[in-house]
Amino acid sequence: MDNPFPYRLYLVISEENCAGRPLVEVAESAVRGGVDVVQLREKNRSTKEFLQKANALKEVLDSHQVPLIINDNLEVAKQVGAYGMHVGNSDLPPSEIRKKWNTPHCLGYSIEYLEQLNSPEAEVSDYFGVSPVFATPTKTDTVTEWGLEGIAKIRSLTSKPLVAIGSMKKDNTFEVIKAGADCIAVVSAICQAQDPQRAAAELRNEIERAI
Ligand SMILES: Cc1ncc(COP(=O)(O)OP(=O)(O)O)c(N)n1
Ligand SMILES: Cc1ncsc1CCOP(=O)(O)O
Ligand SMILES: [Mg+2]
Repeated sequence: MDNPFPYRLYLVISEENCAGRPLVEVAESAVRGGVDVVQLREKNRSTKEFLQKANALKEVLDSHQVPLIINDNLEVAKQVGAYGMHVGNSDLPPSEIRKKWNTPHCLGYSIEYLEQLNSPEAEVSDYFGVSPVFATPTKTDTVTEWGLEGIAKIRSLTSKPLVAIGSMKKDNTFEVIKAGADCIAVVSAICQAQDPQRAAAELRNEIERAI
């Protein structure tokens, strides 16, 4: 796979974060605003429910040629024919996913400790989630709040694409990209916005201004 992660604005979405609106509508608005990759992250659903949502989301994303990444669940990723998966330290390791999912797929891996960068799991991953850059109520079971210094440190240790996640918003996007991130991943800044298309467009403008 040639450069499997050339993306800049990454929506991480679940129904429960969409303020009562249908997930697929929020995702499509966000794509119209400039999101170029989407991760479906359903933490409290059965595989069957997760798969139903993934199928509905994939249909819409396909019509915009936007790739779908599945959080944590290899079965769902395989069955929906996802572009890739994102996993962290408590999940099926990337090396196991590579063995169980044959054709090349894009794999993202969360970095919570610097030591992970030298691991076999990092070696087989296509991009790293710098997780979290700033503390966030959306995910509280985190280890290191990396901050701008953390992004710069990780940037100095790897050439793989870095995805900044955790309280990313319009006001901090410029400095986070300047610190060394390649891509911004957001939940609340788009899913909770009154106008997800506009919120995505504003984030995208900040990214373009910084690169
Ligand atoms: C782009 C991106 N980066 C980091 C994460 C966090 O993944 P993980 O550590 O596995 O935590 P959960 O999302 O599974 O709660 C992510 N999902 N996406
Ligand atoms: C899934 C995830 N992984 C690290 S922080 C986070 C949540 C980011 O949510 P928000 O953009 O609302 O801060
Ligand atoms: Mg996970």
